[in-house]
Amino acid sequence: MPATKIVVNIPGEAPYDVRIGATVLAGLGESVRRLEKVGDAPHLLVITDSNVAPLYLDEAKSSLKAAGFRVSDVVVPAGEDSKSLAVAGEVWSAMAALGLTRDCAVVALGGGVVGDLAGFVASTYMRGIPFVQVPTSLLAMVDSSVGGKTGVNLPEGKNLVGTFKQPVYVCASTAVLATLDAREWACGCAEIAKASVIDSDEFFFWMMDHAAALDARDPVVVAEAIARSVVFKANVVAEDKTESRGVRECLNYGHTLGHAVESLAGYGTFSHGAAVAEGMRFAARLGMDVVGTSAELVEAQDELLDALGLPALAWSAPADEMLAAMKRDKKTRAGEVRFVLPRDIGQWELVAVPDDVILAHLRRWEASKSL
Ligand SMILES: NC(=O)c1ccc[n+]([C@@H]2O[C@H](COP(=O)([O-])OP(=O)(O)OC[C@H]3O[C@@H](n4cnc5c(N)ncnc54)[C@H](O)[C@@H]3O)[C@@H](O)[C@H]2O)c1
Ligand SMILES: O=C(O)C(=O)C[C@@H](O)[C@H](O)[C@H](O)COP(=O)(O)O
Ligand SMILES: [Zn+2]
Repeated sequence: MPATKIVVNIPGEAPYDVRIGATVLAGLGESVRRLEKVGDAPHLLVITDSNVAPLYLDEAKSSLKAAGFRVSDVVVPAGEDSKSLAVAGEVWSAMAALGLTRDCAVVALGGGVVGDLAGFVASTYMRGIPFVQVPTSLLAMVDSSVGGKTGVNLPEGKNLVGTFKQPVYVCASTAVLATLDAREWACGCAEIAKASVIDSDEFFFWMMDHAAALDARDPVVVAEAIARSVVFKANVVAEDKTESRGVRECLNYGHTLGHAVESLAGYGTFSHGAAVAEGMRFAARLGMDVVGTSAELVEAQDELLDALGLPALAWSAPADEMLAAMKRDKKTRAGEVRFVLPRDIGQWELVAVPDDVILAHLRRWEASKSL
């Protein structure tokens, strides 16, 4: 299968390519060498994690070195806990100790945790140096490597500290997905399902038709799912780069409850995608009361999530604690939690929902877990 190239063209930013294919990692060095801003960098820093390093760090570094770059690496512990200010501090110090200057660049080799962390340190070190995304998880390929949200978590909530910084290139090697386990596969599928509900009937029904093939990792279907998700996300971000025009919030469907689940259960207890899928189930049910979401949508979405290995979670926290965690969501304004709610497939609204309505749904949600 030939590689696919998608150009992400965001007003006010340099356009960048997303290359998707089985052999693109071998060409990483040459691709980076051809980049206007980074091609002459005297030193590259690859940031990766302890699971990905033994699998793909050598291949990535060899390709970069063969293209003439001096390359160093930093390996952080695998897992959501590495998306922290403490780990960012260690990486900043390593960058300074290596003598990285403003003409150097960062390469993020890993899942969304590495991508968000590496993007954050790249955007803040010396007030910003360029970075390349080499996503290795399905989630990172379909969502986090594109669009420029970077950041770390605080104990109080997910992604509460971060920046917007677009990568200069995204190299998505579908070959590396072979080593991803079932939990992480399903995690990536959740963000594709999210995109499909928000985007259109066409994407959603394509997902319904291809859920089994995606779950079975059919290479043609996987490549198409990644490309569809990237095109969808790139178009949204092009309209609203900094989430300030009431458009980009749609990418947060399922995340209001999802982020509260992740922080209250303890980071890493559930994958990000599993928490988002739970949040989509919750938001669609809330939508029935608030924006007239149909029972058919709720059922079809449940069916899709089930088929993708994303069952409802057997976990809950007290409704008042969930509401308090949700209030720290970035969509909150004047103390009101705003939810992305699907009126229909492809039609969504960002709605400030009164606390008593949220609490009533959270109590129902909590009770459903003890049945
Ligand atoms: N910036 C954004 O727009 C955005 C979008 C979606 C999610 N996110 C963030 O991304 C994070 C979740 O990303 P994730 O699901 O990739 O988690 P992750 O980065 O923790 O990766 C999941 C696990 O898979 C391992 N792994 C990654 N690639 C592998 C491979 N090819 N083979 C074997 N193991 C591999 C990792 O080491 C880790 O253990 C969350 O922090 C979430 O908030 C950010
Ligand atoms: O890119 C975006 O915009 C998204 O919201 C994508 C989400 O899937 C992602 O999880 C993002 O990190 C959430 O951002 P946040 O601003 O709610 O922290
Ligand atoms: Zn997400």
